[in-house]
Amino acid sequence: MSVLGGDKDKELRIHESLDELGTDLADYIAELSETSVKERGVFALAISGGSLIGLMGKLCEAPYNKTVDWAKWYIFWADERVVAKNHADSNYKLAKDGLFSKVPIVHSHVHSINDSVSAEEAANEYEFAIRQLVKSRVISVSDISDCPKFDLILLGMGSDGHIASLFPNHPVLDEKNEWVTFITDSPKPPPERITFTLPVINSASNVAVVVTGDSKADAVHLAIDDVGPDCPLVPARIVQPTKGKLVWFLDKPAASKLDGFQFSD
Ligand SMILES: O=C1O[C@H](COP(=O)(O)O)[C@@H](O)[C@H](O)[C@H]1O
Repeated sequence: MSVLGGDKDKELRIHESLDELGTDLADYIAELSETSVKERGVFALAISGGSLIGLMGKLCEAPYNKTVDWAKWYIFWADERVVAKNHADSNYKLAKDGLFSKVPIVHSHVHSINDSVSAEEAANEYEFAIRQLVKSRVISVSDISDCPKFDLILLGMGSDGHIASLFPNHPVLDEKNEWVTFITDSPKPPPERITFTLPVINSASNVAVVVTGDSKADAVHLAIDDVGPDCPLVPARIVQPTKGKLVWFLDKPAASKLDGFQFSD
């Protein structure tokens, strides 16, 4: 693994292979879980869907399946498609089948959306549920805004630079008041989704963006490099935790268009 352009608040971890990335990602999540459980007694984790879930797969294997304090985990979705929980497009189903059915997470700690109401209602209900858990301190609160402070938010990124369900040029990128909002016009199907807003993402203690494959290399370049105002502003570029730490997990194909990145064979 090489670490490129690291600074106090942002780190780029570029991996030789998906296997190496998977191990590093599992180590990273397990370490943050341990720290959080030590400090707060719980670990409040928000995840996304897509390729991220497969890349987290090592968490279900030794040693993590035995060493992680699963009973202290509380799971949320940074974005969800408004479809039935057993639908192939459901981010909940993806994570349940790929991860959470394989480790002893407490069922009542898994906070999925209500899939039997409209996208707007689902977003409102999800925000209300998060507010209750902020009140009971399962989720911390930011000390500079009223936003929830998740211990970790894990994001993937699309080849258009979208993160969660925040797509390029969409008006919800400017949402400042809501914690969770909704869209009904996602350019990537399915159209109806709920999503954390940028203030919530940027209030987390830790945010990791996990991106692999050469189809995302242009978006990685636009999100990370000093590209200037004439280039399109991709949503992933606006992921800048105010007080938290940001880590990008990349494989070499995804990192291949970063300025200054040289393959070191
Ligand atoms: O639609 C979505 O896409 C992104 C990226 O997915 P990937 O399969 O290209 O990694 C994902 O992070 C998001 O949660 C999901 O709803």
